[in-house]
Amino acid sequence: MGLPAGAPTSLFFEIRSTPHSGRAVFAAQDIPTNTLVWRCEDLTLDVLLREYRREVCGECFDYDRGRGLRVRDHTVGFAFCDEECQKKWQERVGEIGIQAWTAVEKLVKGRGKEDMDMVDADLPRPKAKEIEEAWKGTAAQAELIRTARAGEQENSEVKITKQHRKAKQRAIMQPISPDAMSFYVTGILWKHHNSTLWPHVLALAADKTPYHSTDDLHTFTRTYLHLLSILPVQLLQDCTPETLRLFSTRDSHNSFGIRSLEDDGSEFFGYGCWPTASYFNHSCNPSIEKKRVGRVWEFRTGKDVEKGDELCITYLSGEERTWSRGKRMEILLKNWGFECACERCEIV
Ligand SMILES: C[S@@+](CC[C@H](N)C(=O)[O-])C[C@H]1O[C@@H](n2cnc3c(N)ncnc32)[C@H](O)[C@@H]1O
Repeated sequence: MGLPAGAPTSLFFEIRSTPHSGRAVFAAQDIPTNTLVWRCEDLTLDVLLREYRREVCGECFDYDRGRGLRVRDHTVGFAFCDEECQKKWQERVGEIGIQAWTAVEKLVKGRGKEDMDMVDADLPRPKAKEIEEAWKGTAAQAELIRTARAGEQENSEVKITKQHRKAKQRAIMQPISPDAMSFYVTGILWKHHNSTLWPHVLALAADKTPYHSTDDLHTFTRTYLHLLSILPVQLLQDCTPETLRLFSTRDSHNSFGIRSLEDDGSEFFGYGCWPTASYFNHSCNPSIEKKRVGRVWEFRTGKDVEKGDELCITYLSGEERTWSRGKRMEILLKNWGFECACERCEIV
């Protein structure tokens, strides 16, 4: 197998295909316990849930048991541990990013509380045809909004009419979802600043039906039209159904939760996708322990590993790890879409 774009490389392991669980990481040598085998800094898409924005640093995700952070930037809607984190964030997102987050914050603040964010209910997931139609349904309005945005630019020769302005206004008036907006904005900005690394995201395993429900799907299509109406025009070339749909198909089964570090991860702040971390399969008896240090994940052996062994992490939370095989299978299928083929589950 040729190595997928952006797959991790190390003397400790290699990436190979498996018969039942896609690509996986295998030890290329004997590795003693507690060895750091991988460190990944390649955060691409992430969501820091809006309800945690005052308590969790927008740069390093530091959290101090719910205490409000010292540095708050009301214009962009993020808080930081200190000026250094704020500066790092500003440098990373760039001037265009500051403009984008300012536009999002202005829209969200102007709307008061509209709790449109994702609900984890057991509803049927939209199938490919429904997804296709929902996105197709945005095309005519999107076209009008793009023209409206082009016409608004200084010295533009594009003629805009009432119809264009109305299409934009109608989009803005639709219910908003701040967390879906954040998800897309981090992805669009990441792609804008790292276009050569885009194949790394494309190479990830795709979930063709990533939306949790019909409402969830429509939240994302509405959010597309919101962003088309408010983002700086330089970002609109990456604000397309094609790109936004790819964010969801790649994020779905490849994201890690961003949780508090000190209390066994009981606070869930959001989630993010680190492509090089996405090659580790799950095992209910994992050999690798992962730990978040700021924006970085570290992967260490949790036991001695022999050359040729698969290096797996667990996708289960603390309590779930103690569940019976049947219950573990059920939750992995629901949240990750696979029937667990790990050695602990195979031996019944
Ligand atoms: C984060 S990706 C891991 C890398 C993936 N195997 C690949 O080829 O890119 C998660 C996906 O890998 C597969 N997978 C991971 N652990 C598995 C397991 N224990 N049994 C079966 N499939 C598994 C599932 O398809 C899951 O949705």
